Amino acid sequence: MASKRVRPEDASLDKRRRGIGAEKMERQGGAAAPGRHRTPFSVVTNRSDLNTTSDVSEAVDFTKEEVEALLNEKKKGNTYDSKKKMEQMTDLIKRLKACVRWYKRIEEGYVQEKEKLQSELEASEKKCSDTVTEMKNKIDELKEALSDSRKTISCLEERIVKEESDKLEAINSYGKEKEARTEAEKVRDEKSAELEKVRDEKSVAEKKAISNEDLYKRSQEYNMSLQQYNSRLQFDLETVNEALKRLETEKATIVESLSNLRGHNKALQDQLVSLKVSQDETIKQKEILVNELKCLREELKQLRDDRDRQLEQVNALTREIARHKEYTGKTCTQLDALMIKTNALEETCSSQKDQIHILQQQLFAEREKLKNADLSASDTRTMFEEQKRIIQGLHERLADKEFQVVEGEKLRKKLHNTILELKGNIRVFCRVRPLLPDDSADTVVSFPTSTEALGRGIELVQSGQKYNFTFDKVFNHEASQQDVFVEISQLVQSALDGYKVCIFAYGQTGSGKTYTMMGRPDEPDLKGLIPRSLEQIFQTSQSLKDQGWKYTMQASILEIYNDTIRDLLLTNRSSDHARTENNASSKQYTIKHDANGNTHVSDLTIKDVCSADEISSLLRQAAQSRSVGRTQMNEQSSRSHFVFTLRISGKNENTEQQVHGVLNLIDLAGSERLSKSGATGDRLKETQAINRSLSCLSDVIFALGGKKEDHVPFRNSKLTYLLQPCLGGDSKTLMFVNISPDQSSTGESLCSLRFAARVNACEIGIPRRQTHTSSSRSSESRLSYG
Ligand SMILES: Nc1ncnc2c1ncn2[C@@H]1O[C@H](COP(=O)(O)OP(=O)(O)OP(=O)(O)O)[C@@H](O)[C@H]1O
Repeated sequence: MASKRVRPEDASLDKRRRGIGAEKMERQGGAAAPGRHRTPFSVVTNRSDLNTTSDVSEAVDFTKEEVEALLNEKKKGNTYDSKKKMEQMTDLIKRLKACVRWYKRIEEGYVQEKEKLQSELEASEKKCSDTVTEMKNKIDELKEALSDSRKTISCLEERIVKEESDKLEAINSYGKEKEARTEAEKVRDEKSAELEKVRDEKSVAEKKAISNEDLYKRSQEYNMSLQQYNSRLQFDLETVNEALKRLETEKATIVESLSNLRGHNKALQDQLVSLKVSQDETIKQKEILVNELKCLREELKQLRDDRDRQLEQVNALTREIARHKEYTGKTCTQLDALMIKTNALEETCSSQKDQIHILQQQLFAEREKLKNADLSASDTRTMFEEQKRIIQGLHERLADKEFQVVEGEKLRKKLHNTILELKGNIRVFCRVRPLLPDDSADTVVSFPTSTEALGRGIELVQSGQKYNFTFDKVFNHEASQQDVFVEISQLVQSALDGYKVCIFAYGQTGSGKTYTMMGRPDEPDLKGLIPRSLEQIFQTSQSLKDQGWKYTMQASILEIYNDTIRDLLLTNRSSDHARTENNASSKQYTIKHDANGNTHVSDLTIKDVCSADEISSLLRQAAQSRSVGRTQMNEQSSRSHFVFTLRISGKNENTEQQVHGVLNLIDLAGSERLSKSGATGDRLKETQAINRSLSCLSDVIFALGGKKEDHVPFRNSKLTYLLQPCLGGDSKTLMFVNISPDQSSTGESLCSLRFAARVNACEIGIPRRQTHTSSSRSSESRLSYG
């Protein structure tokens, strides 16, 4: 049985008939059976042959359907003829064997194909890995090449930069060389012109030399002829001389026969005369010729000199020409070199021109950018101008508002003064000191922040109960000495305007009265109101000098200790103090008030003062003399009322106006509960006296203010009596109530605040200014609190 090649039109049908394996093998291009060429379309033909007489040893291809048919054939065999059955079975077995062989063949083919594919795959993988390695190598190479390229780029960039600088240099040198070349050309032209001129001169000189030589020759010839002529003349002269001699000898012979020969003699004499004449003429001619010869010789000499000079000139010019020729040669070589250089430079230039062109394009682009930037800058400028205008407007508005604020402040002050006028002359400021290290950490004081109470209200808590107070001003623990002084500076100023001003500090011991009034005078930031006020008074009095004001000031400082006045400016104070201790022998200072409300204390030291420094030393003296002691509440407790009084008299020389002001600055002794102070003996007496005088003060104030009683008990204590004009009269009074914020002082603080609140509610009087002119005395009412 043989397989045959089918026609292409049978291919699809044939493909369907072949199995999947064959199709796959066909796709893979593999042979269906090894050792034999098998076409992809080889099929089993002549099925009947296959069924009966097929040669099973021959290779046969099967399709899937044929294999299935072959396998099913066994089931169909239902003949009873055993021989036939046998034959059929043998045939079937044969075909099955052929089929098995076919399978084996296919399998072998598959295996071979697989191996081939495996080897191909391996080869491909190897190829692939080779390719990968190659790729990697290539990548590395490329990377290297890239880094090389980068390096080359950077080198090239460097070279470009260098080239640029070289170019600039070359341009510069080209420019310079161009200039040098033009210069050299100029020089060359000049030299050529000069050479031409020299050549002309040379030819002229040569011509002149030739003519001079001719002249010289001619002169020599002439000279020769003259010499010949001269020698001829000399020869003639000699012959004439000989003839003369001969004639003279003849004359002698003739003279001897003179008488005989007189006629002959005369003729001979005539002849002699004529010969003499001709001899003279000849001599003259000879002289002329000699002179002429001399002139000619000189001329000749001059000509020779001229010729020599000309020759020298010619030589010099020849040398010059040679030099010029040399120089021109050199210049030419230089010129050639320059030309070569110029050509090279021109080449560089042309290449650089391209670069310049590129750069120019870049420049153009940059300029465009710049233009755009300019435009945006001008926009920004316009915006800026706009903003400036807006800011200007805002500034103007701000200035307007500030002006309004100032005006408002003025109005506020005016209203405030009006309120004060309605209210009376006493104002109360409250100051709370910070907690001290010895204080308990809890504070019982707080400050309301509501608009109406801000800076004016204080709250104190006692046993869970809150007490609110309002004063003209409340300074919290953070307020500095300067902050406090700012608020009273206008009041201090009033003393210079002719008011009686009284500022006193009231409060429990250790609450900060002395700190507020005196502070630490040697430390600029911690100075209290007294040093600051006095400094201001002196400064202002100085500045008022320009307006014609002249001030004189007198200071006195006293203390009231145990209801006794003590002069703190007394120089020999120890005796005074001793006397005070021993009441019986103490000096009695009496207080008197005159009709103008001025207070006088008899025997009190009054010092004229001209400067703040003088007052400072007085204050230092007084502070040393003041009675202080240690209490449980304060290490350095003031045990007396300290009263500083400054009487101010001012006179305006322009207006004749006079003012008399008084500034009382008082640091009261601290109030203290006897139970709390733990004082005994003298300290107890002190404390009792302090408390009594303070209670007298409150009595007076309440009598003046609240109760409107007819009798005001000023005389109940030295303190109230001393302060009578300030409290009851027409002065401006300010009371500081000092508060300790710690819990242990709550009771005292509450008492102080209550007292201050009552003082604040008092209407005591209207401040009056004490002014008068020399003709009339007057008091004007004016309020000028800050
Ligand atoms: N505002 C303040 N800031 C800082 N320290 C203060 C302030 N007020 C008071 N002190 C300190 O508190 C202490 C007591 O103050 P100060 O001596 O002024 O009290 P005082 O009321 O005068 O007492 P006394 O009535 O006993 O003389 C001092 O050590 C003082 O330095």
